[in-house]
Amino acid sequence: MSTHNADPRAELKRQAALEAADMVKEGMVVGLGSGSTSAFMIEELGRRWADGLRFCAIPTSEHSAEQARSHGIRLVTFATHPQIDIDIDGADEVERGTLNLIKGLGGALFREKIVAAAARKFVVVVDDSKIVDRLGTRVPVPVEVANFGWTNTARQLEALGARVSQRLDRGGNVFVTDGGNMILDCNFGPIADSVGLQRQLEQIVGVIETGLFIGRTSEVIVATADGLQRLGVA
Ligand SMILES: O=C[C@H](O)[C@H](O)[C@H](O)COP(=O)(O)O
Repeated sequence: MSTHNADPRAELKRQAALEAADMVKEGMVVGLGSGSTSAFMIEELGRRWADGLRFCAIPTSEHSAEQARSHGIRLVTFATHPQIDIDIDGADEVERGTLNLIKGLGGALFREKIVAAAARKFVVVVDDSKIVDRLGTRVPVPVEVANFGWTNTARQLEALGARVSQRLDRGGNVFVTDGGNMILDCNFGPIADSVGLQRQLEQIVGVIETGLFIGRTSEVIVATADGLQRLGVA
């Protein structure tokens, strides 16, 4: 059965994901990202598992864990596998040149950052619509915050210049992360100094983690209508 997608954007995501899945080798510890692009990668790894490739994986969300389990992929934890050989994940924005990222529009940013931080190689898979000159151009910075006192946390985020909205789920209820927290989407507009902003955000009591991924990317696989490109840090 052909898995070619009618949706051209989804097809590009699938191509980037397949290219990255090729980097998973026998015996590796693999970080499984979250989101629609990562889902293509997990599906492909499931296919390779069925063909006999053996590796183990740490998922970045309950959703990815469930998908991996459905293929029989062996899931492990940091307790037994503290270091990940390769983590493959999507992104919402990739900054040209620095390869810094915004992640978390799907709500998985906290676990995603823990997994990326434990990885020897962090490979990002995107279609070319995600590449920007400045982070914050197309999407807000998702910030995971503690439920307790969140309105005060939101005020401090506003004081840094953000337009803040509390994330809701499709049913209009407050979105709850896998960790039981909420997400405040912070629109700063194009961010001139993402390193400085991350530092300021980390200092706010109540902020658990942000969707700014600074200096973590090893490589980006970008799918374009003209084929695949691989970007390394400039
Ligand atoms: O929380 C979600 C993750 O950071 C995703 O990796 C990110 O939102 C990209 O998702 P997608 O591949 O669906 O565009």
